[in-house]
Amino acid sequence: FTSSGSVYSSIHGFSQEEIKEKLLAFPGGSIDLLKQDSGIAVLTINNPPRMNAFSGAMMVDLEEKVTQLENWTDGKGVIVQGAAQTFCSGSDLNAVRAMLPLISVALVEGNALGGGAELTTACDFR
Ligand SMILES: CC[C@H](C(=O)O)C(=O)SCCNC(=O)CCNC(=O)[C@H](O)C(C)(C)COP(=O)(O)OP(=O)(O)OC[C@H]1O[C@@H](n2cnc3c(N)ncnc32)[C@H](O)[C@@H]1OP(=O)(O)O
Repeated sequence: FTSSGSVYSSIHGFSQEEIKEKLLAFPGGSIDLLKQDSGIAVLTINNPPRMNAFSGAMMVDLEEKVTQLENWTDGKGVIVQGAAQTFCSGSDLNAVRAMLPLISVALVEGNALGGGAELTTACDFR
């Protein structure tokens, strides 16, 4: 359930545009990008009514903002923050219920370090 829609595109054969269309069916919130003269940008996850959960539209927005950052030649760093004193409550559960093709669970016993830790976060539940 990523912004690039890789799960859907690789398994279900959807194009990027089809993924985008599906994600945009779940509106709400925004990803706000402020690029400062200092070269430091602030990316704000903004959906306070849902504790800054990621709607489908916000996933599309995030991909666009990340692309903007990648092309920002004066950029040195980015701070990621949540609006309204909370960071992020994950994916919007309404969108997850409607779109998740397969639920993945990381059953972690013992250490999960570096790429291992990243793998756990790529799963839906840990
Ligand atoms: C499939 C995995 C996926 C991924 O990895 O991509 C996920 O992320 S799944 C989502 C995982 N996140 C959660 O399960 C968090 C669920 N939310 C909570 O546990 C609580 O809401 C919490 C702890 C964030 C805040 O609790 P608090 O008591 O302070 O507030 P409320 O519970 O009353 O929440 C206010 C309001 O926000 C809505 N809300 C919160 N989180 C989500 C969410 N992830 N998706 C959709 N909506 C969310 C909550 O329903 C309340 O709405 P209201 O209309 O006022 O009832």
